[in-house]
Amino acid sequence: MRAAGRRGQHARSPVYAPPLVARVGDGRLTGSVSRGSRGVRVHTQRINLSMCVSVCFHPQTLMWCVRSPSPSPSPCASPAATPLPLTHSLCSFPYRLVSSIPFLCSAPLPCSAPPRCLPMATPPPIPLLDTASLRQAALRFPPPAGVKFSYGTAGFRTDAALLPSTIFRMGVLAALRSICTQGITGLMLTASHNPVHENGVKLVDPSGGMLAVSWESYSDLLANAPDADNFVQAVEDIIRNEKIQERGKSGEKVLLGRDTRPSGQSLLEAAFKGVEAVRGVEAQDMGILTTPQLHWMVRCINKRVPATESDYFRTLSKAFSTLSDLRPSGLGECTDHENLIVDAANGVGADKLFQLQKVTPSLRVQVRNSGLEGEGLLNDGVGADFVQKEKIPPRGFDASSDSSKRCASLDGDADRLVYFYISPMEQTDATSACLQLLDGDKIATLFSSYIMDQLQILRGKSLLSGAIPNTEIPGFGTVKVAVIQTAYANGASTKYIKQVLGLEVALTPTGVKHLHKRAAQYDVGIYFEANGHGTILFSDNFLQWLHDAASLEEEGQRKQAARRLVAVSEMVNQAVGDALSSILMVESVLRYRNWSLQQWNALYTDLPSRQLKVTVADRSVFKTTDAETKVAFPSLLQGAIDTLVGEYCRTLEVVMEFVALKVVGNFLCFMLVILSYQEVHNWKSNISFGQSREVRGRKGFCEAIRN
Ligand SMILES: CC(=O)N[C@H]1[C@@H](OP(=O)(O)O)O[C@H](CO)[C@@H](O)[C@@H]1O
Repeated sequence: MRAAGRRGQHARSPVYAPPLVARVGDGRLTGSVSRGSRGVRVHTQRINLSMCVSVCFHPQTLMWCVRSPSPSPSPCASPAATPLPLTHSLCSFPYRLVSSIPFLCSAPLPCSAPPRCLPMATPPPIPLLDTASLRQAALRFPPPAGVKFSYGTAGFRTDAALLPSTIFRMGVLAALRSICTQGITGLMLTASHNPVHENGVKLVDPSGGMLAVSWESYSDLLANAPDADNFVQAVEDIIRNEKIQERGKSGEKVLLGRDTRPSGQSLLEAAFKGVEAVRGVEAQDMGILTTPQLHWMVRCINKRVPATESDYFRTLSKAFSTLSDLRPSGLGECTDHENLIVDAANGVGADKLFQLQKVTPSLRVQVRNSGLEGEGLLNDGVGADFVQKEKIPPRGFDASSDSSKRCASLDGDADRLVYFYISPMEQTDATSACLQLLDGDKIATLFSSYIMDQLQILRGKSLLSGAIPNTEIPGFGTVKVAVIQTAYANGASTKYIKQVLGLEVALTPTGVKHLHKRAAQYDVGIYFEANGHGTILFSDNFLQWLHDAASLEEEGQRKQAARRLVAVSEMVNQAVGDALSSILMVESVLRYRNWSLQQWNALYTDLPSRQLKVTVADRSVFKTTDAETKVAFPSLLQGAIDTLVGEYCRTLEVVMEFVALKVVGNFLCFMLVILSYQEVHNWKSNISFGQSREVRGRKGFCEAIRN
C-alpha cells in the first residue's frame, strides 16, 4: 500500500524494527511503521480481507485507526471515525490486535480528522504471482521429456537428474500451501531408503505432518505440466480453486531441509527458486537434517515453541534423562552394559546420532556405516529397509564377532528404525548365522506394553492384573488407547497386542499419513509399520491431564507414571516417526524392564513370512480394498489368489496368516503371490499363478514362501 505522507525531513524513515501484526477477520495484517510528514504510518504489506484497509498510528494518542485506501491523495479528508486505543480489542471491527508494538515516536498527530473504515464490495486482487517472472523462473527448470511424475506414498522419488523441475514446482506448491494454511510449511529433499543416485521431496504441513492428501493431486498437476505456460496456468488454477488470493498474510515461510545425498545441494537451489517465485513467501534453509527433524521443527515453529536443531536434541535428551531418573528402584543394574551398535545406512542419521550423544552422555551408542570415506554408499547393503527385507546383517557387521550384540538400523533419512541381533551359529539349525529381527511390530508391542503399565499405575491397579482395554483413570475418565498397524504387520504381533495387552488394533493403508491420522483419534495412539516407521501420539486433552497430574499429584507411583508419560510425549516425535527418538524410547523401556534384546524378542514369535516385490508397467491398474488386504480390481484376481492360497495351504500345510495377501499402492507388493503386469492383462484367457513364467523364473514359488 502506498504511503500517504509527503516526502519531507522524516519521510519514510523507519521508526520500529518489530513487525506490526493485527488480525483482521480471518486474515492477518502485517506492516512496517515509518514516520512521514503527516505522522507515523503503518505500511501494510498484504491485505486479503473482505474490506481493504490501511492502518495508521496516531503517535500522541497511542491510537490506531483503520481506513480504506483513499481514492484521493488525502485520506484525512475522509469523514471522522473514532480512533481505537492500542490496547482496545478493536472488536467494533472484526479486528483483534495480536501483537502490540512499543511506542517510540512522538510526532504530531497526523490528521485533523481521523480516517474512517469503509467496507468495499470487492477487494482488489492482490497478486501473489508475477506471472511473467514465475514463467521465466519455470523456464530455467524444464521438465524432462517423457517422464510421468506421480506423488507416491510420501512424495516424489526418482533419479535425481530428473528432479529439478519437480523440486522447483514443489517449492511453489509449498509456498502456496503456506499462504493457504497461514502457517509455515516444510520441504524435505530426500529419497529415504532408495539408492544414492535417486532423490525426492516430501512436503510438510504446518501441523508437522505430511502434506494434506487433498493437495497431492495438485502436486501431480504441477509436476506433470508439460511446459512453463501450462505450469503457470496450473498454479493460477490452484490459487483460484483454494481461494488463496483471499487468505494471505505475511510471515509465510517454507523451511527447507535435505539429507546427505550429493544431489541435495543443487536441488535445494531449485526449491529456493520455487518458494521465492511466490510473492512474499520466504524460504529458510535449515541445512542437512533427518526427515523427522524437519517435521519436528515445522510443528514447533507453528506452535511458537523453540524449534532449532539444538532445541530438538535438548528436548529429546532431557526427556531421556527424566525417564532414566524414573527407572523403578529395585531392578538392579541395567543389563545393557554394552553399547548399542547402530547401522546408520551411510546416511544423515550418523552425524545426528553423534550430536545426540554429545548432549546425552548416558546413551551408549557406537555408530557404523556413518557414510565416511570407505564405509560404502548410502542404503547400499545397509540400513533398516535392507535388514528388514533381507533379514541378513548389513555391511560392516560380522556374523561371528557381532553375534548376540545389541544392534539397530536406521534408513537413509532416519525415519525408520529396526533392532536386531545375530544368533550365535551353534544356536541355529542353519549353517549360517541367523539374524533376529525386532521390527516395527516388535517396537510397537514394546511401547504399548510400557504405556499400558503406566496407565495401570495411574489407574491404581497392580501391573499383574491383566489386560485393561480403554483404561478408566480416576480423575480423567476413559483413556482411549489403540495400536495402528498396516496389512504388513505380522499376525503374531496383532494377536499379542489384542490378546495379551488387551488393546484395540486398527488397520490402515500403508503410509504414515494414514496411520498418523488414525492414531490421532485416540488419547494414546501407538502407530508402527513393520518397516520401522512409527511413533506415539497423545491427545491434547490427556496430555494436559498428565501435566497436571505430574505436578499436582502427591509423591508416589501415580505421580511417577504421569511424569513418565509426559517425558515420553516430549521424547517421541509427535509429528512423524523418528528413528532417533525411537532409539531413546526403546532404550528407556529396555532399561525400565531390565531386558536384553533376546528377552524383548521372546514376547511373541513372528509367523514366518516373506515379502516379494514385483515391478509392473502401471501400478495404477491395481485397486485394493480393506486396508490393502484385498484386490478390488482386476476383479477376478482376488478369487484366483484365494484359490492359489488355498492350494498352497493344502500342499504345504502353511497357516493362513502366513499366506495373507499384502498389496501396497506404491509398487505392487505381494507377500506371497508373484505376477507380472502382462499376466494380469492376459488374466481372463490363461492365467495360472502357479505356472506363470515369473514364478518359474525364480527359485520356485514353493521355495519362495518357505524362506
Ligand atoms: C512418511 C511415509 O509415509 N513413508 C512411507 C514410505 O517410506 P519412506 O521411508 O519414506 O521411503 O514408503 C513406505 C513403503 O511404501 C511406507 O511404509 C512409509 O509409510
